[in-house]
Amino acid sequence: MVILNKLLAQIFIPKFFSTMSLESSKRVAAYKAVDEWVKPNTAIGIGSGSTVIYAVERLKQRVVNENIKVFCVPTSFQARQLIISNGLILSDLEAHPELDCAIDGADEADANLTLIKGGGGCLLQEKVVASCAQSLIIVADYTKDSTKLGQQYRKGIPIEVVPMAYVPVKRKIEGLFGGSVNLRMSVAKAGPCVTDNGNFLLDWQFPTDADSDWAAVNRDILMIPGVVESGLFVNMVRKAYFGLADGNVTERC
Ligand SMILES: O=C(CO)[C@H](O)[C@H](O)COP(=O)(O)O
Repeated sequence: MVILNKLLAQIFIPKFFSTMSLESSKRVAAYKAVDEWVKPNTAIGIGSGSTVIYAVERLKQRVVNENIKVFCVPTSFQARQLIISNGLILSDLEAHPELDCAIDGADEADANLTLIKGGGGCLLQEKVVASCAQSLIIVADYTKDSTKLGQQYRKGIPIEVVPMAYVPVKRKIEGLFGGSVNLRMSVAKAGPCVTDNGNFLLDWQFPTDADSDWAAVNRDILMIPGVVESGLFVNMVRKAYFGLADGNVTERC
């Protein structure tokens, strides 16, 4: 019994602390970004994912403590719910087509701050909102900070497609660039994952030896009929904050 307890402790205690430090690294990055970039009486984009939850937490604290007004434009159903449940002002691109900044997460960033986004399936609205922002600010934990894409994030580059085109798009991407393309399946429902926009998602596992010109790859992918948007964000980021396990934050621009 004692041996079993020790064994269980050896397995679960390190896992518990690494999960805690990952969460706290997300929080420090998000808090710093919100403190440095959100100005009173502006409209901002609210990204999607688990790190953005901490950004919204900090935003709410600032709105209450400083009694400021910030109009929040969501990038997904999740972001919309976050804004509403935190009592923030919900807006949209009709009312606010120009945003001061957008604060969003990322699945991976390379040395040039080219991003893979869309791990949570929200890339289309994220890219539209980011394109309307003067500054796209990325908040992430240290596991997203890479030199090359694919170094740490192994699920591939998400690509949103019109449902009827998913097979031809898959074949064209594999033919043009190599690697393999998979239709993303739902976890809690039988069948494919359907985006907030009613589309399907492909995940392209690109050849890792490729020294890629991601701007060109992104342009070529977007030219394929049926592709709605890609999860490659090239030359869009103003600044990225990567939280570290020790509570510090690495900043890159
Ligand atoms: O692109 C995204 C959702 O489509 C997210 O920003 C990305 O997946 C990062 O999420 P997290 O903060 O949970 O790591």
